Amino acid sequence: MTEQLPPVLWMRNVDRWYGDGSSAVPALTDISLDIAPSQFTAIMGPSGSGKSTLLNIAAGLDNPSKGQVWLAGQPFHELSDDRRTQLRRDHIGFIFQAFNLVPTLTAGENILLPFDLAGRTPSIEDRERIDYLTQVLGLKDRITHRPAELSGGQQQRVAIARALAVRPHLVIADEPTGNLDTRTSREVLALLRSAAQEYHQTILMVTHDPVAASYADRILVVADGRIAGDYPAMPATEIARLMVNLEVGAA
Ligand SMILES: Nc1ncnc2c1ncn2[C@@H]1O[C@H](COP(=O)(O)OP(=O)(O)OP(=O)(O)O)[C@@H](O)[C@H]1O
Repeated sequence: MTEQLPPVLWMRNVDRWYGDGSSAVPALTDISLDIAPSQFTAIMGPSGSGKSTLLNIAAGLDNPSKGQVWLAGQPFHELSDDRRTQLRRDHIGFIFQAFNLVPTLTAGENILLPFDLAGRTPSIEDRERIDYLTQVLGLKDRITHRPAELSGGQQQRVAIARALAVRPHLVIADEPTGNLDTRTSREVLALLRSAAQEYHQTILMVTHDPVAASYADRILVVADGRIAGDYPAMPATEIARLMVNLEVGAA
């Protein structure tokens, strides 16, 4: 019998609406979700369907209007801001479009920042992992540069190295390959997949790209703020067909 590990992320009957009364806009409606350890999940859906809202709530960056969100067995929805920040710091690595790199730090210092924040000195194994990541991500000769001296794609790669170096339980990625060329995109997606398979990290990734989603072992489709589909791994061509059908159905 396979052991059932408790979910890393657990959401129950989550609603999120903006505004009040008759002018309230529902962004998410009745979302219930279990994300298992080591699972690589892609979240897809049309523009405005609620993907970013879902990611922000999963990361404890936003509050549900109703319902429960548990991360690593802790009730995110009930915690103080300080406890949430600590929970995020201990468990989540972020790869967001806005990169959130510290402008005064070099690329190398930005990658080491999560260790500093956790008050942890990188071990030999951590150093080897950072070396490997900077090598694969083509950052070796950019390590002493500050973000302003890097291209958008290079900044994104620094953010990816930073999120993976400390090996957080959960990696939350919003269009992680959005600024990257095809070859680098494939490298990043392979890195995410190996983070799940070899390092047992859990990956939650929003993407519009069927090729990116084909690296995942679960595909969640969000439409009109609801989970409209929950699928196992699929080839990119099938995912593309699914998305076209969804958009045609909604038109
Ligand atoms: N701060 C806000 N105030 C009011 N409405 C908002 C706000 N943020 C999001 N919304 C609305 O919530 C819905 C979901 O938005 P969300 O950004 O989650 O969609 P998305 O699927 O990530 O879109 P995209 O793929 O275009 O990034 C949209 O109708 C959006 O207009």
